[in-house]
Amino acid sequence: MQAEHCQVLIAGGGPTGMVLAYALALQGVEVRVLESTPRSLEDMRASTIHPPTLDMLKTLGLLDELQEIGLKAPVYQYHNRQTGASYSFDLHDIADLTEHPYRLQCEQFKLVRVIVERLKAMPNAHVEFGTMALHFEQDADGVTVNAETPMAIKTYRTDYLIGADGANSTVRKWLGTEFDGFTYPEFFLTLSTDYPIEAHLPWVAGVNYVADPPKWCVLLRVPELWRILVPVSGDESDEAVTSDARKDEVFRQLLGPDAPTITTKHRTVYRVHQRVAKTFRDKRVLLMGDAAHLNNPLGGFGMNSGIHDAWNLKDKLLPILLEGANPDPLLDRYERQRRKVTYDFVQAQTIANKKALEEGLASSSREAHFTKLSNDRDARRAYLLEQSMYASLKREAEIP
Ligand SMILES: O=C(O)CCc1cccc(O)c1
Repeated sequence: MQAEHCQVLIAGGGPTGMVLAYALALQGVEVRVLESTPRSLEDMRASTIHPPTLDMLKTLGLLDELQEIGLKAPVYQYHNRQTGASYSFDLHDIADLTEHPYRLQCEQFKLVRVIVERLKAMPNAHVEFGTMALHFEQDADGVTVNAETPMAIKTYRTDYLIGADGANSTVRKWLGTEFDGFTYPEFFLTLSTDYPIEAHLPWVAGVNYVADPPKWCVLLRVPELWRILVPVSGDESDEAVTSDARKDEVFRQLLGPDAPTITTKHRTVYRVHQRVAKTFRDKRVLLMGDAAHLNNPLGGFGMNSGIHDAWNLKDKLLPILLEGANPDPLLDRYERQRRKVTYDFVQAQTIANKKALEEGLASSSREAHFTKLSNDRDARRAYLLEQSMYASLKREAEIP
């Protein structure tokens, strides 16, 4: 039987893979997405869409629908639980530089579902759930991909294979590229609740980084829920970390010793890595998103940087596929640009964000830094451009 052919086959149907699929499909490219899970799962992963990513989603015609289901969060703040000091940053301070001076809080599975519905209506796009890319072989003319479904092994033929298959990427493993970096010894616990936490915390904003040395937490509003992130010891069992006793301890840390008993909707514990693949490209096979790089979630850069990979890659693939442009210079530039930005910006910034919370705002240099940002408009705007990820895209465009 002849293998089914498409121009671009994307292994992995998370937000990164889906954004690339939709961006290419809108231009008439034949795309196929293989996603191993049986449907898009309602999980507690990334939930922040930064302003430049909103610009991209607007170009794709997705923004109005997302704004209906997401929550606008223009303000984020750093709060010191020990002194009560808060430092607020409002994205309206860069409103002259962006159409979207806010983070849109919208869980990644909702973005994925919106795109899947659009792709289903397009004759040149196919999304296959319950199908996992297992192995590939490339030659001068294309890539042959073998995938596993619950019933069979299927074979596909494609001009380009994109590994957007997450942290444990099978595509990356077959490429044999190193995944350099490190894994933090502690685990991260996330809880979510529909309890009105804001009633207890008069200082709270939509996004809150709370330092309480040696502890810290992040408190984030998403539609109908608060999400709380805390570090936990990597030596404890998952059962201990997700127990009621630990949950009550987290809320006591946040709300004080008289905290009521709060019920949670989700409890998830996960390992956190800072890693970057040594190469993002091997001829006709390219990596993006978590398959190419991992970082801690502080600042909400993971999903956004994956979507920025997708945006960059679609700009390289379209002239190749539609106009017959020479692939090598374009695809090598994708790797150069996105790897450099990943190291210099996403890795550096997320490592710094975690350190800042661990050290606490009470550290004199941190306090002085936030005071300067509060009083100096230019410094504050530069900081907001970094944290909103516009600075990383500006840097990317400068890389030849
Ligand atoms: O910094 C951010 O925007 C996200 C931090 C966060 C908060 C709650 C849960 C989670 O997984 C990450």
